[in-house]
Amino acid sequence: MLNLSQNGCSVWVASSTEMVLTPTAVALGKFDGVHLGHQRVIQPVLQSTRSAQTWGDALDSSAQSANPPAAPQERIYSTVVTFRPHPQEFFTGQARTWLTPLDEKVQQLRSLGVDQLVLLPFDKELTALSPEEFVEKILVQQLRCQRISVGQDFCFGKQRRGTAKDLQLIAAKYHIPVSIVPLQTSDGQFLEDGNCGSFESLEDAPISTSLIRQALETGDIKTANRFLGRPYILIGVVVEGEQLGRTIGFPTANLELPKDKFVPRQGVYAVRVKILGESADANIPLEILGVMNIGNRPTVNGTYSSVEVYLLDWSGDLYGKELAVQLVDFLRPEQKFPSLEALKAQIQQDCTVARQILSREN
Ligand SMILES: Cc1cc2nc3c(=O)[nH]c(=O)nc-3n(C[C@H](O)[C@H](O)[C@H](O)COP(=O)(O)O)c2cc1C
Ligand SMILES: Nc1ncnc2c1ncn2[C@@H]1O[C@H](COP(=O)(O)OP(=O)(O)O)[C@@H](O)[C@H]1O
Repeated sequence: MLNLSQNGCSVWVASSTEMVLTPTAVALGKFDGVHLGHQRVIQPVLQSTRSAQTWGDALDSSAQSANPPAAPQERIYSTVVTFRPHPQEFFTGQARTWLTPLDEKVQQLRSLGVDQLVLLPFDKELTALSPEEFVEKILVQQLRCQRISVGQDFCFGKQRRGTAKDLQLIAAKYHIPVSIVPLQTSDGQFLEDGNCGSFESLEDAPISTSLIRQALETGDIKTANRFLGRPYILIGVVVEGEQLGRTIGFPTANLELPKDKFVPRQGVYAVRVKILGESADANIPLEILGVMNIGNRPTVNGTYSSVEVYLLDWSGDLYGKELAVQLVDFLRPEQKFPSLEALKAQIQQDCTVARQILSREN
């Protein structure tokens, strides 16, 4: 899978090291969510057009020249290096969901200006590499790495033995400078000592993928969005449902999400919706306000969980279209109503509350 445009405005996705564009400036990590903390780790590698020689002041002149620097005019590709499958999936054998499945991650990286995403196959061979071998074989020989950036809690190599500091020491032997980016809280404080332990409040905790997942599991959308630095999004194609919605005056676009997408708490949400691929059409607003339900629809004895959106003040055909739904706030849990009339009255009420919230958030 790849999608690099010649003008550099897309992202090259390399699923093996043979496909990698080199030389590289590498941000290393799992980067699920591409949250504010991840963005800080990626930042130092974004000056991809600068040659390694302009980073000379960061290099240790006594180091061995085993990794020749890029030629002065050679382009250096800003590269995010991550692992597939997710290391946890590899060790547990359990399929895992992602805040940002691959396509969404590529979109997020593109919006940051990253040139390339490398998916290192996380397998027996990779997990057997010592920290020193990982640096030499993968970063130096295969990626021709000129610069590295990692978060303070980064661990690598066999049994996760290598720390960020170890990486710095090993990489110095090859003249590769390593930025170690301190963990960051959502209000922009840095945790210099790498303390990942217990915190009195979410404000004091470092931003992490697992905290964002926890927030989404409890319907705390505000916290999730603050940590992400943008709204959490569900992107899916509109498929047919039971065709009941239209009979109660609330037709709902049923979304088919990527199988590995992390789905937040069941219930009703205030959302903003984009119909993808249609922004050039002057008749279609860029952003439509809406209400979304995630759940089994107990009132109509639903047997599977669905994600469905009602667009406020809108009508038209959405089947087959791709929607991006931004979560703004959680309104209430899903309930079993005694009748369709009662459900209809409640959805009406949900629309009123959503309008109030969404107009405040403007
Ligand atoms: C804003 C909103 C809130 C909803 N809340 C509930 C609910 O609390 N309980 C429930 O059983 N179904 C709820 N639903 C789902 C409806 O049951 C569903 O939209 C209806 O059955 C139509 O389904 P269809 O799209 O398959 O035709 C809600 C739908 C929307 C749009
Ligand atoms: N305001 C709206 N919000 C969502 N979908 C709408 C709206 N107006 C029309 N539609 C269309 O109606 C369809 C949903 O109607 P519905 O009766 O709920 O059928 P289904 O069960 O197939 O989703 C949507 O997929 C879309 O094509």
